[in-house]
Amino acid sequence: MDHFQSAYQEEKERLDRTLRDIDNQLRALRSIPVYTGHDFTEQVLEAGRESHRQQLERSIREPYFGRLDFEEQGKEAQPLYIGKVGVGDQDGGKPVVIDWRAPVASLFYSFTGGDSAAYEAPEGLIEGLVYLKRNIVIRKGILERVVDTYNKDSEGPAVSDEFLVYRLGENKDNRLRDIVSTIQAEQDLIIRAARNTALIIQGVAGSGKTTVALHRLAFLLYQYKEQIKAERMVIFAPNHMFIDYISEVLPELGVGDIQQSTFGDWAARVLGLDQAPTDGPESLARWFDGGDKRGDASKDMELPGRFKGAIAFKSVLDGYLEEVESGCVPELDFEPWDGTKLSRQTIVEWFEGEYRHYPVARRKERVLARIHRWAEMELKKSPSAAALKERKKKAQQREKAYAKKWPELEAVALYKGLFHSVSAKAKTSSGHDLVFGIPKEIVKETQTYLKKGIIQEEDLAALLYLYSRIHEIEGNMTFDHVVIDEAQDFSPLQVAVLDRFVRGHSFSILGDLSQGIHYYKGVRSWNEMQALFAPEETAYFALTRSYRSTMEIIDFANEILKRGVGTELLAVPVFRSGEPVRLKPAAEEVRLAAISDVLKQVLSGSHRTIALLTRTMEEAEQLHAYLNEAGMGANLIGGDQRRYTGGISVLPVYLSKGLEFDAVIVTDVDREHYGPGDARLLYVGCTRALHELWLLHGQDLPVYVPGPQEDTGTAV
Ligand SMILES: Nc1ncnc2c1ncn2[C@@H]1O[C@H](COP(=O)(O)OP(=O)(O)OP(=O)(O)O)[C@@H](O)[C@H]1O
Repeated sequence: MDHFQSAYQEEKERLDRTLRDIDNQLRALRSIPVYTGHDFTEQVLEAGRESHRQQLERSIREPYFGRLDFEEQGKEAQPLYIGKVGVGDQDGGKPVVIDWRAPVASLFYSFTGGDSAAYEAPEGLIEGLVYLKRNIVIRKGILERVVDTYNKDSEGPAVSDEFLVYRLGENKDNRLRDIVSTIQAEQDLIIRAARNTALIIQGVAGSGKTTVALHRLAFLLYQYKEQIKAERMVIFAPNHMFIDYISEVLPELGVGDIQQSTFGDWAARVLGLDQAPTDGPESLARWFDGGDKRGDASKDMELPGRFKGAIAFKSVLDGYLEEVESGCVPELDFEPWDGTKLSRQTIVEWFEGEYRHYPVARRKERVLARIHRWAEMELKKSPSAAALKERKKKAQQREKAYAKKWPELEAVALYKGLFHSVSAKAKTSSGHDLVFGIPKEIVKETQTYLKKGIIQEEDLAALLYLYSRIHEIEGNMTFDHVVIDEAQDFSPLQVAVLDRFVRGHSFSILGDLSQGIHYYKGVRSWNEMQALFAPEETAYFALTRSYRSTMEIIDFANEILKRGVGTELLAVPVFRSGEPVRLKPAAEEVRLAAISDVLKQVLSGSHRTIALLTRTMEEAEQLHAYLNEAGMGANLIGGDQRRYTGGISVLPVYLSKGLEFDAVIVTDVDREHYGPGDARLLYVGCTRALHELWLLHGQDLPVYVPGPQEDTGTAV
């Protein structure tokens, strides 16, 4: 028997034993009658049994995916089997399968060859030797594949990528998948990082940022089960379709209960707005469908989104709040009926004295309640029943009128107040660019919107900041951990505001500056985010390997970045080779027909998900109509899409962010469609492809697109 056969045989026997063991445990559990009574202790025990049953039922389909033979110093070597959930033996003693999140399992991921290995356990650093690292594929209880990634006794001592490459070569459906069997060492470090840290992760396209973030949630929940609740963790994603795309992997990882939201939806909930003013289809089209409407990226702080997201804007808001607070108590005594007065000075003493520690809205509430109590005491001194009645009526009216003289302490009202007062100042301050620290143009534009009752997405961070300063943030509004995906599109103020809602700065902030296509609002450097935290509260990681696309696709996309943006943040491919990138010339008049020809060719292969990426929404609609008429059923994806169903999708390139497809066809790659500022956009489009990438182009390729003759693995 050769090595592979004997390894297979060995694993087959071991699998049979494990399945028998799990089956016995399941039978034993099922034989206990389900408790449906009212005894609390019994109910808790029953819930425990139910969750154990569910875990075993999952385990019996795929009990483990890896094996690591480890010899702890001073002990005997033993094989450890690692699975998505841990399984103890029947007597609850030795583990049969170790949970992938357990400390010892970290060796399976962090070991990259060498003479010794170590992992961090609660009792300290454990050192030893690794003899074998083996990937095992089991589907529905059947052993399908055994691949040794490291074997101390064999010739080549380095850990091989063979199994990873096999996994990456698979086709994708419409869902993000878990990667527990092939987590890489650089990813594992992030997944297992300590809880109370704001992690900032710069990861190139396809480096697994989204995937890693979800695994990190699963790890945190396992490691800190006593302190963290799934319902108190949240993922902020750019849109609803993206949430749909990631949602299936969550229960698979055992974190089905976590919250998933867009920033806009969450903000609207906190602020009590009827609707979330997100980057809706119209505003996206405004930024992406035409060149000249997008503002000048070089005048950074004159872009409203950049200005309103900057930490400097927080100082403006603070200044305004101070003004409001100091003018809060109306400039008059309170007189509930003629002849009885509560002096303004006493009211100010209450407001600034005893209640000083409360947020201002609460202070107002408390002071008004106290004034009411004071009036009631005074009423008791009334000389007759008739006078009492008369005074009571008066007091009610005057209390109401007096309360109205206080400023309205709600976020939206205050924000309007700020722009109203600034805009009044703007009219009189000729020649100055800044009014109260705000650029004049921004004052004008915002005031116009606010007058119409429109709150824009870029206003939300400021509104939430005001909210968090004037109200108490109650326990049920706080988060145990916050994930921000596509964080390059977030502003520093958004993160600073979120920090007020998060316990212990527990953040995973992930993004890619090279994909910063919302430059009118996002960050330009991660320093902007890091500066929000004390050095000991934050950590920075960079992921440079890209797992999604073939080498040919990554080399091609890198070239676009190099020429168009001049960035250093280039992806390093995993050694997985595929088809060359194809550039196909197609004149404007025949482009639709050419696209459908290419699509037919791609469809003849084995791919399951295919995307056609147009430059604008309008072009996506045209192409979609054309394809449907030609009998090729495709899904059109628009900005307000809630579901992603896979198959053939037609969408504008800016909506493809975060998604991936087996094959991608980018249409209209010419200078007219992709101007000098669009290299990042095209980069995003190209890096959505796993296996196959096509570009259809007109006469003039954008300057940053390597031509067909150049050596980046492209073909005509
Ligand atoms: N360790 C891994 N093993 C197997 N597949 C992996 C691994 N890491 C990432 N992948 C795969 O690479 C692809 C990209 O992952 P993901 O979407 O999480 O990356 P990303 O960094 O968020 O990408 P982008 O920024 O381009 O949207 C996914 O198909 C994911 O399953």
